[in-house]
Amino acid sequence: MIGLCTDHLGLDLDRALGEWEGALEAARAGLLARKGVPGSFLGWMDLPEDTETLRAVRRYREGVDFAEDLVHIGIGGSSLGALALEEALGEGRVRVHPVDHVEPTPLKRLLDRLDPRRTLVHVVSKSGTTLETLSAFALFLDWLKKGTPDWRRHVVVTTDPSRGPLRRFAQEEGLASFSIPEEVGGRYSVLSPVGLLPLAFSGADLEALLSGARMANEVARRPLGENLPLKTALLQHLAWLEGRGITVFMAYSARMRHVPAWFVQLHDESLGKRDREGRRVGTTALPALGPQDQHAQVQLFREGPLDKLIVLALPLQDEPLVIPEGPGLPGFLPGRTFLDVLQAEALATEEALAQAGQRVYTLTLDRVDAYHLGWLLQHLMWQTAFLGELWGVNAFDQPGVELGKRLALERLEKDGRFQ
Ligand SMILES: O=P(O)(O)OC[C@H]1O[C@](O)(CO)[C@@H](O)[C@@H]1O
Repeated sequence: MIGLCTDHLGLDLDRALGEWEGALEAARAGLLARKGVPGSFLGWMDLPEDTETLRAVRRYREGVDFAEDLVHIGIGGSSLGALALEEALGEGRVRVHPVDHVEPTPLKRLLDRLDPRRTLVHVVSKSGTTLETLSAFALFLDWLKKGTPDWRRHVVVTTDPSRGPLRRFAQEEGLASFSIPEEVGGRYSVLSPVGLLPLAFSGADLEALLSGARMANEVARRPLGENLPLKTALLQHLAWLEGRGITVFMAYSARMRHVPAWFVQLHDESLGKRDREGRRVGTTALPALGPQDQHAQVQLFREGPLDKLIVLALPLQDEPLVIPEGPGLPGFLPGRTFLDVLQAEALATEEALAQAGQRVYTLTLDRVDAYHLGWLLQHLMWQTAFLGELWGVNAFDQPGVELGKRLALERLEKDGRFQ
């Protein structure tokens, strides 16, 4: 299960829940009342139930026998979740290479390393118009066409069900394709084929992933006292009211190393915007990794500004890997497990940060596996959606990114080079 530990929070959560009950219930009711209303972008709630798409992804995977490498081209919501899950759950049956950039040298190096006859290119874009994605796709398409006569079998497209240039291209060329449902926005799409397809190739347990997410859906509908996302949304909300403008997501798991980056997009792009009265709202999500950031960011977290809510994500079980005798190791360490060390460090960090005056709580996962990651990611989507209601913003649009996109295109139309 996923648990919440507030031992060092420094405030009485039960009491706070009592005080905020009305606002939290209104947030949930307001959100759920829009379910099914076109344009409300709540389709992510239904993705864990979509077993038909799961079957289609599996069928497709079984039909592709040549793939030793999969290039996943996409950016933002079309990449971060897939990458986070692949890092945590992928078994490496097919090697997955994320391409979420337009930097020439790594693009060239990747092309030089791969064999087009053994490569599947998965291009992902909800809009089908994203500059970085389409540029990289053009490059890989050209490479496939030169390197393999049946290039069409080597491309799979995931995009809007009916609109956009990528959908048109897939139809015109008769390419294999999957849909990101119309009512699912990019950063809420990880449990659609955006994340499922690469994981099917690398060999993760997709059924367990969706089953964990279904548990998150169930918990989100429970009464307040048992409702994890309403509780964590409240903790985020209270920190914001206290003037804590930064919310750190610190995963104590190397396998979960890319989950904080996925959370950053989810939180920042959903919640950093103008509210209905035109006020600027939002907190800044900051990614962190334990224990590595104990040797980097924790100094700042302890002695820098008291402007943070710090959330640790900690696995409770793992392989019983024991520390052997070794040169220079203190006598109490050999015989303890690596998990002992990881947990001792996380709990010590939690306590040290609380003593410094930061707000801190821990999300515990029984294990880092498909079930718990499905639950965690879907939980964080619920938390974000509830916060959107509490802060009076639309958590499902991103008007603030449009100007930069337009200016980049205008520059490219003229020249584009830095002068
Ligand atoms: O899936 P698309 O349409 O290529 O968009 C990629 C990303 O770009 C944004 O639209 C803006 O950054 C994100 O919301 C989205 O995840």
